[in-house]
Amino acid sequence: MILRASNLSLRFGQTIALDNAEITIDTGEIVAVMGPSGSGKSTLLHVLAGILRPDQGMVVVDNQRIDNLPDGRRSRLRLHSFGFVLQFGDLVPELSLRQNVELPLRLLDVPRAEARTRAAELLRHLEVDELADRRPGQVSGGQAQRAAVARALVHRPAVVFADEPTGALDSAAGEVVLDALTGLARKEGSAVVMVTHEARVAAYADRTVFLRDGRVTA
Ligand SMILES: Nc1ncnc2c1ncn2[C@@H]1O[C@H](COP(=O)(O)OP(=O)(O)OP(=O)(O)O)[C@@H](O)[C@H]1O
Repeated sequence: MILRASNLSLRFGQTIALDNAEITIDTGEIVAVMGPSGSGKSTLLHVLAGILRPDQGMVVVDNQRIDNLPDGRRSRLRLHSFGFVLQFGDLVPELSLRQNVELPLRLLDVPRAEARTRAAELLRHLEVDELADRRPGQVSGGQAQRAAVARALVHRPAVVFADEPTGALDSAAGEVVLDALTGLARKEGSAVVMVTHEARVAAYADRTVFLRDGRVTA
């Protein structure tokens, strides 16, 4: 088991976003999180990823409790152990696709030549190597999202968190991105926690959990 969260509760003012939510993720497992709008999906993802602190409950990643770590150590753990794919626009617009994919490795102090080789390998695997010197604004949404997948997995994170990773794409481009995300995660042994409201996206997962009013119902 790579991640275990129990008794998670979080309020925003009067709104109960999470209400005793629980989830466990096995090493390398791909899990879809579904539920109605406002059910707490994004909030759960942010708490599991150590971006938001829960009011109650705990999050354990790789046998280490992360919800009560000081901010600096949580940031470091996020950089080292997690990757992120958001709906769109989370690549750095001023950097080329190649530089975006190298970025996590450079932040982790991987030597430049090694970072370059590893980034090139993933860009080639995801068939965007010919676009590697373009900036995100100079490629299609689907191509940018494939580079985002490469960036999320380049440092072989324990868990990749994806929030509506195909929400901004048409269905054909979305399928290419989902094949890329789930295929590469399986190859690298990373777990994936993927928020979606589309059953078609959840079909790529090993398992689906449903949220309702901030509780995991199945
Ligand atoms: N920063 C915030 N401040 C106040 N309320 C918030 C905040 N973030 C989320 N909420 C509220 O918490 C609840 C859960 O929101 P969340 O974004 O997790 O739902 P969701 O299931 O991801 O929704 P959607 O499918 O529409 O993206 C909602 O009622 C939302 O309005």
